[in-house]
Amino acid sequence: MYPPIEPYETGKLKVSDIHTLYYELSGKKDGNPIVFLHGGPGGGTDPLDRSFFDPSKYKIVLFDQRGSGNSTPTASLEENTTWDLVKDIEKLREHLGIDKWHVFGGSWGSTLSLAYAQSHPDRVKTLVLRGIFTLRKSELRFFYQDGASHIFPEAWEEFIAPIPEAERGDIVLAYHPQLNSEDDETRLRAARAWTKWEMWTSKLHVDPKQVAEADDSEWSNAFARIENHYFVNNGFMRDGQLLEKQEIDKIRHIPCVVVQGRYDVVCPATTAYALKKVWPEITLHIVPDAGHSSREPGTSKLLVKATDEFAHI
Ligand SMILES: CNCC(=O)c1nnc(C(C)(C)C)o1
Repeated sequence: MYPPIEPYETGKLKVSDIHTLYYELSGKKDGNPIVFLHGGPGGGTDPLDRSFFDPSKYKIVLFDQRGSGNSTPTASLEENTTWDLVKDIEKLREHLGIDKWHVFGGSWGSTLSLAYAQSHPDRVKTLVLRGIFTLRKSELRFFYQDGASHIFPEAWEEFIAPIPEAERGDIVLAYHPQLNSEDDETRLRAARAWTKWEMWTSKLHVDPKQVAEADDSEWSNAFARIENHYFVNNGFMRDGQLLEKQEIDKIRHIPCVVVQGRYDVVCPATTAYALKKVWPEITLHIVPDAGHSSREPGTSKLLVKATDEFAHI
Protein backbone atom coordinates (compact mmCIF):
# COMPACT_ATOMS: atom_id res chain seq x y z
CA MET A 1 0.00 0.00 0.00
CA TYR A 2 1.08 3.63 -0.52
CA PRO A 3 2.53 5.58 2.45
CA PRO A 4 0.04 7.40 4.69
CA ILE A 5 -0.94 10.90 3.47
CA GLU A 6 -3.06 13.74 4.81
CA PRO A 7 -6.03 15.36 3.03
CA TYR A 8 -5.41 18.65 1.23
CA GLU A 9 -9.05 19.57 1.78
CA THR A 10 -11.89 18.47 4.07
CA GLY A 11 -15.50 19.58 3.98
CA LYS A 12 -19.09 19.10 5.09
CA LEU A 13 -21.95 18.65 2.64
CA LYS A 14 -25.60 19.00 3.77
CA VAL A 15 -27.51 16.30 1.87
CA SER A 16 -30.91 16.43 3.62
CA ASP A 17 -32.80 18.30 6.35
CA ILE A 18 -31.21 15.84 8.80
CA HIS A 19 -27.90 14.63 7.36
CA THR A 20 -24.56 16.37 6.76
CA LEU A 21 -21.69 14.35 5.29
CA TYR A 22 -17.99 14.66 6.13
CA TYR A 23 -15.72 14.31 3.09
CA GLU A 24 -12.03 14.73 2.34
CA LEU A 25 -9.78 15.08 -0.70
CA SER A 26 -6.21 13.81 -0.90
CA GLY A 27 -3.59 12.96 -3.53
CA LYS A 28 -3.39 14.91 -6.81
CA LYS A 29 -5.73 17.94 -6.94
CA ASP A 30 -6.23 17.62 -10.72
CA GLY A 31 -5.79 13.85 -10.69
CA ASN A 32 -7.97 10.99 -11.88
CA PRO A 33 -10.94 10.98 -9.45
CA ILE A 34 -11.75 7.92 -7.34
CA VAL A 35 -14.42 7.62 -4.64
CA PHE A 36 -13.94 5.20 -1.72
CA LEU A 37 -17.14 3.60 -0.33
CA HIS A 38 -16.57 2.31 3.21
CA GLY A 39 -18.01 -0.82 4.78
CA GLY A 40 -20.50 -1.63 7.49
CA PRO A 41 -22.72 0.05 6.70
CA GLY A 42 -21.84 2.46 9.48
CA GLY A 43 -18.10 1.72 9.58
CA GLY A 44 -16.89 5.14 8.47
CA THR A 45 -13.57 5.82 6.73
CA ASP A 46 -10.06 5.38 8.10
CA PRO A 47 -6.96 7.42 7.10
CA LEU A 48 -5.36 4.18 5.86
CA ASP A 49 -8.11 3.91 3.24
CA ARG A 50 -6.26 6.62 1.27
CA SER A 51 -3.31 4.21 0.84
CA PHE A 52 -4.98 2.01 -1.77
CA PHE A 53 -4.38 4.74 -4.36
CA ASP A 54 -1.30 6.31 -6.01
CA PRO A 55 -1.41 9.90 -4.72
CA SER A 56 0.62 11.11 -7.71
CA LYS A 57 -2.17 9.96 -10.05
CA TYR A 58 -5.49 9.97 -8.18
CA LYS A 59 -7.73 12.64 -6.70
CA ILE A 60 -8.81 10.51 -3.73
CA VAL A 61 -12.32 11.18 -2.36
CA LEU A 62 -13.27 9.63 0.99
CA PHE A 63 -16.55 10.39 2.73
CA ASP A 64 -18.44 9.06 5.75
CA GLN A 65 -21.89 7.75 4.80
CA ARG A 66 -25.02 8.91 6.67
CA GLY A 67 -24.65 8.49 10.45
CA SER A 68 -21.10 7.12 10.10
CA GLY A 69 -17.72 8.47 11.17
CA ASN A 70 -17.66 12.28 11.18
CA SER A 71 -20.97 12.62 9.38
CA THR A 72 -23.83 13.88 11.51
CA PRO A 73 -26.07 13.14 13.30
CA THR A 74 -23.98 10.17 14.50
CA ALA A 75 -25.71 6.77 14.28
CA SER A 76 -28.94 8.34 12.95
CA LEU A 77 -31.22 5.81 11.22
CA GLU A 78 -33.68 8.38 9.90
CA GLU A 79 -33.63 8.82 6.10
CA ASN A 80 -30.82 6.26 6.04
CA THR A 81 -31.28 3.73 3.24
CA THR A 82 -29.21 2.33 0.38
CA TRP A 83 -30.95 4.65 -2.06
CA ASP A 84 -30.39 7.74 0.11
CA LEU A 85 -26.67 6.89 0.04
CA VAL A 86 -26.73 6.42 -3.76
CA LYS A 87 -28.25 9.90 -4.07
CA ASP A 88 -25.60 11.27 -1.67
CA ILE A 89 -22.80 9.94 -3.86
CA GLU A 90 -24.26 11.83 -6.81
CA LYS A 91 -24.68 15.00 -4.71
CA LEU A 92 -21.02 14.74 -3.64
CA ARG A 93 -19.86 14.14 -7.22
CA GLU A 94 -21.73 17.22 -8.44
CA HIS A 95 -20.53 19.28 -5.44
CA LEU A 96 -16.93 18.41 -6.35
CA GLY A 97 -17.46 19.12 -10.06
CA ILE A 98 -16.50 15.58 -11.08
CA ASP A 99 -18.05 14.19 -14.30
CA LYS A 100 -17.08 10.53 -13.93
CA TRP A 101 -15.01 8.64 -11.36
CA HIS A 102 -13.52 5.32 -10.40
CA VAL A 103 -15.42 3.55 -7.60
CA PHE A 104 -13.72 1.41 -4.91
CA GLY A 105 -15.57 -0.49 -2.19
CA GLY A 106 -15.25 -3.53 0.05
CA SER A 107 -17.85 -5.56 1.93
CA TRP A 108 -20.84 -3.19 2.36
CA GLY A 109 -18.77 -0.83 0.23
CA SER A 110 -19.02 -3.38 -2.59
CA THR A 111 -22.80 -3.51 -2.08
CA LEU A 112 -23.09 0.25 -2.33
CA SER A 113 -20.65 0.34 -5.29
CA LEU A 114 -22.87 -2.08 -7.23
CA ALA A 115 -26.05 -0.21 -6.26
CA TYR A 116 -24.49 3.13 -7.30
CA ALA A 117 -23.08 1.78 -10.58
CA GLN A 118 -26.40 0.15 -11.52
CA SER A 119 -28.18 3.44 -10.77
CA HIS A 120 -25.63 5.71 -12.53
CA PRO A 121 -23.55 3.58 -14.94
CA ASP A 122 -22.62 6.66 -16.98
CA ARG A 123 -20.78 8.13 -13.95
CA VAL A 124 -18.55 5.11 -13.25
CA LYS A 125 -15.18 4.66 -14.97
CA THR A 126 -14.18 1.36 -13.27
CA LEU A 127 -15.02 -0.72 -10.21
CA VAL A 128 -12.54 -2.25 -7.73
CA LEU A 129 -14.46 -4.41 -5.24
CA ARG A 130 -13.41 -6.54 -2.25
CA GLY A 131 -15.28 -9.12 -0.18
CA ILE A 132 -18.46 -9.11 -2.25
CA PHE A 133 -21.60 -8.58 -0.16
CA THR A 134 -25.02 -8.28 -1.84
CA LEU A 135 -27.09 -8.51 1.36
CA ARG A 136 -29.04 -11.57 0.28
CA LYS A 137 -30.95 -13.33 3.06
CA SER A 138 -28.61 -16.33 2.61
CA GLU A 139 -25.57 -14.12 3.21
CA LEU A 140 -27.03 -12.66 6.38
CA ARG A 141 -28.09 -16.11 7.57
CA PHE A 142 -24.55 -17.46 7.11
CA PHE A 143 -22.87 -14.71 9.13
CA TYR A 144 -25.54 -13.97 11.73
CA GLN A 145 -27.43 -17.27 12.25
CA ASP A 146 -25.84 -20.54 11.16
CA GLY A 147 -22.52 -20.62 9.34
CA ALA A 148 -19.61 -18.57 10.64
CA SER A 149 -20.77 -19.69 14.08
CA HIS A 150 -19.36 -23.17 13.31
CA ILE A 151 -15.91 -21.73 12.59
CA PHE A 152 -15.71 -19.30 15.53
CA PRO A 153 -17.75 -21.07 18.25
CA GLU A 154 -16.18 -19.20 21.16
CA ALA A 155 -16.76 -15.76 19.60
CA TRP A 156 -20.29 -16.84 18.61
CA GLU A 157 -21.07 -17.73 22.23
CA GLU A 158 -20.12 -14.15 23.23
CA PHE A 159 -22.13 -12.70 20.32
CA ILE A 160 -25.41 -14.38 21.28
CA ALA A 161 -24.92 -13.84 25.04
CA PRO A 162 -27.10 -10.65 25.16
CA ILE A 163 -29.96 -12.46 23.35
CA PRO A 164 -32.44 -14.49 25.45
CA GLU A 165 -32.59 -18.18 24.40
CA ALA A 166 -36.22 -17.79 23.25
CA GLU A 167 -35.22 -15.07 20.75
CA ARG A 168 -32.20 -16.83 19.21
CA GLY A 169 -34.17 -18.09 16.19
CA ASP A 170 -33.47 -14.76 14.45
CA ILE A 171 -30.37 -13.08 15.89
CA VAL A 172 -30.44 -10.02 13.62
CA LEU A 173 -34.07 -9.31 14.52
CA ALA A 174 -33.47 -10.01 18.21
CA TYR A 175 -30.62 -7.47 18.35
CA HIS A 176 -32.80 -4.70 16.91
CA PRO A 177 -34.70 -3.68 20.11
CA GLN A 178 -31.47 -3.78 22.15
CA LEU A 179 -29.54 -1.64 19.63
CA ASN A 180 -32.41 0.86 19.70
CA SER A 181 -32.98 0.76 23.47
CA GLU A 182 -33.42 3.99 25.41
CA ASP A 183 -31.29 2.39 28.11
CA ASP A 184 -27.65 3.31 27.38
CA GLU A 185 -26.20 0.25 29.10
CA THR A 186 -28.41 -2.16 27.13
CA ARG A 187 -27.73 -0.38 23.85
CA LEU A 188 -23.94 -0.14 24.29
CA ARG A 189 -23.60 -3.72 25.57
CA ALA A 190 -25.41 -4.92 22.45
CA ALA A 191 -23.36 -2.64 20.18
CA ARG A 192 -20.07 -3.88 21.62
CA ALA A 193 -21.13 -7.55 21.33
CA TRP A 194 -22.38 -7.06 17.73
CA THR A 195 -19.21 -5.23 16.68
CA LYS A 196 -16.87 -7.66 18.49
CA TRP A 197 -18.37 -10.55 16.47
CA GLU A 198 -17.40 -8.87 13.21
CA MET A 199 -13.96 -7.81 14.47
CA TRP A 200 -13.26 -11.36 15.71
CA THR A 201 -14.09 -12.89 12.30
CA SER A 202 -12.64 -10.32 9.87
CA LYS A 203 -9.11 -11.67 9.49
CA LEU A 204 -7.53 -15.08 8.89
CA HIS A 205 -5.48 -14.50 12.06
CA VAL A 206 -7.61 -12.74 14.68
CA ASP A 207 -6.22 -9.23 15.34
CA PRO A 208 -6.67 -8.44 19.08
CA LYS A 209 -6.20 -4.70 18.30
CA GLN A 210 -9.11 -4.84 15.88
CA VAL A 211 -11.25 -6.77 18.38
CA ALA A 212 -10.44 -4.13 21.01
CA GLU A 213 -11.83 -1.43 18.67
CA ALA A 214 -15.28 -2.79 19.55
CA ASP A 215 -14.85 -1.21 22.99
CA ASP A 216 -14.95 2.26 21.38
CA SER A 217 -18.59 2.80 22.32
CA GLU A 218 -19.32 5.70 19.97
CA TRP A 219 -17.92 3.91 16.92
CA SER A 220 -19.50 0.57 17.85
CA ASN A 221 -22.84 2.22 18.52
CA ALA A 222 -22.94 3.72 15.02
CA PHE A 223 -21.52 0.62 13.32
CA ALA A 224 -23.89 -1.83 15.02
CA ARG A 225 -27.05 0.31 14.85
CA ILE A 226 -26.63 1.17 11.19
CA GLU A 227 -25.65 -2.37 10.13
CA ASN A 228 -28.60 -3.88 12.01
CA HIS A 229 -30.99 -1.25 10.58
CA TYR A 230 -29.95 -2.14 7.01
CA PHE A 231 -30.04 -5.88 7.67
CA VAL A 232 -33.51 -6.00 9.24
CA ASN A 233 -34.62 -4.14 6.09
CA ASN A 234 -32.66 -6.44 3.72
CA GLY A 235 -30.75 -3.45 2.44
CA PHE A 236 -33.98 -1.89 1.13
CA MET A 237 -33.65 -4.15 -1.93
CA ARG A 238 -35.24 -7.21 -3.50
CA ASP A 239 -33.43 -10.37 -2.37
CA GLY A 240 -30.60 -10.85 -4.88
CA GLN A 241 -31.40 -7.62 -6.73
CA LEU A 242 -27.78 -6.62 -7.33
CA LEU A 243 -27.09 -9.98 -9.02
CA GLU A 244 -30.11 -9.92 -11.35
CA LYS A 245 -29.21 -10.13 -15.06
CA GLN A 246 -31.25 -7.00 -15.82
CA GLU A 247 -29.18 -5.08 -13.23
CA ILE A 248 -25.82 -6.51 -14.25
CA ASP A 249 -26.55 -5.73 -17.92
CA LYS A 250 -26.52 -2.02 -16.96
CA ILE A 251 -22.85 -2.24 -15.84
CA ARG A 252 -21.50 -5.13 -17.94
CA HIS A 253 -19.37 -2.68 -19.98
CA ILE A 254 -17.56 -1.25 -16.92
CA PRO A 255 -14.08 -2.67 -16.17
CA CYS A 256 -14.29 -4.44 -12.81
CA VAL A 257 -11.73 -6.19 -10.61
CA VAL A 258 -12.89 -8.21 -7.60
CA VAL A 259 -10.55 -9.34 -4.81
CA GLN A 260 -12.03 -11.99 -2.51
CA GLY A 261 -10.50 -13.81 0.45
CA ARG A 262 -10.86 -17.59 0.21
CA TYR A 263 -11.46 -17.76 3.98
CA ASP A 264 -13.73 -14.71 4.21
CA VAL A 265 -16.42 -15.85 6.66
CA VAL A 266 -18.10 -12.42 6.84
CA CYS A 267 -18.85 -12.25 3.10
CA PRO A 268 -18.04 -15.76 1.84
CA ALA A 269 -16.63 -16.34 -1.65
CA THR A 270 -19.91 -17.83 -2.88
CA THR A 271 -21.27 -14.33 -3.59
CA ALA A 272 -18.17 -13.21 -5.51
CA TYR A 273 -18.49 -16.42 -7.51
CA ALA A 274 -22.20 -15.75 -8.16
CA LEU A 275 -21.22 -12.30 -9.43
CA LYS A 276 -18.63 -13.85 -11.77
CA LYS A 277 -21.22 -16.32 -13.12
CA VAL A 278 -23.65 -13.52 -14.01
CA TRP A 279 -20.88 -11.09 -15.08
CA PRO A 280 -18.11 -13.24 -16.68
CA GLU A 281 -16.22 -10.13 -17.90
CA ILE A 282 -15.02 -9.25 -14.38
CA THR A 283 -11.52 -10.16 -13.18
CA LEU A 284 -11.96 -12.24 -10.02
CA HIS A 285 -8.97 -12.89 -7.73
CA ILE A 286 -9.53 -15.35 -4.88
CA VAL A 287 -6.73 -14.84 -2.36
CA PRO A 288 -5.74 -18.29 -0.98
CA ASP A 289 -4.53 -17.06 2.42
CA ALA A 290 -6.93 -14.22 3.25
CA GLY A 291 -10.08 -13.63 5.25
CA HIS A 292 -12.47 -10.68 4.94
CA SER A 293 -10.31 -7.65 5.75
CA SER A 294 -8.88 -5.36 3.05
CA ARG A 295 -5.71 -5.26 5.16
CA GLU A 296 -4.87 -8.95 4.55
CA PRO A 297 -1.45 -8.75 2.77
CA GLY A 298 -2.49 -10.73 -0.32
CA THR A 299 -5.72 -8.73 -0.60
CA SER A 300 -4.24 -5.23 -0.22
CA LYS A 301 -1.50 -6.09 -2.77
CA LEU A 302 -4.07 -7.07 -5.42
CA LEU A 303 -6.29 -4.07 -4.63
CA VAL A 304 -3.37 -1.68 -5.19
CA LYS A 305 -2.39 -3.57 -8.37
CA ALA A 306 -5.94 -2.98 -9.65
CA THR A 307 -6.01 0.73 -8.83
CA ASP A 308 -2.54 1.16 -10.37
CA GLU A 309 -3.76 -0.52 -13.58
CA PHE A 310 -6.93 1.60 -13.71
CA ALA A 311 -5.10 4.88 -13.08
CA HIS A 312 -4.67 5.52 -16.81
CA ILE A 313 -8.41 5.21 -17.59
C1 LIG B 1 -21.42 -7.14 7.15
N1 LIG B 1 -20.61 -5.95 7.08
C2 LIG B 1 -19.34 -6.14 6.52
C3 LIG B 1 -18.69 -4.81 6.26
O1 LIG B 1 -19.13 -4.03 5.45
C4 LIG B 1 -17.52 -4.50 7.05
N2 LIG B 1 -16.70 -5.35 7.60
N3 LIG B 1 -15.73 -4.60 8.23
C5 LIG B 1 -16.01 -3.34 8.05
C6 LIG B 1 -15.21 -2.21 8.60
C7 LIG B 1 -13.78 -2.27 8.05
C8 LIG B 1 -15.81 -0.85 8.19
C9 LIG B 1 -15.17 -2.31 10.11
O2 LIG B 1 -17.12 -3.22 7.31
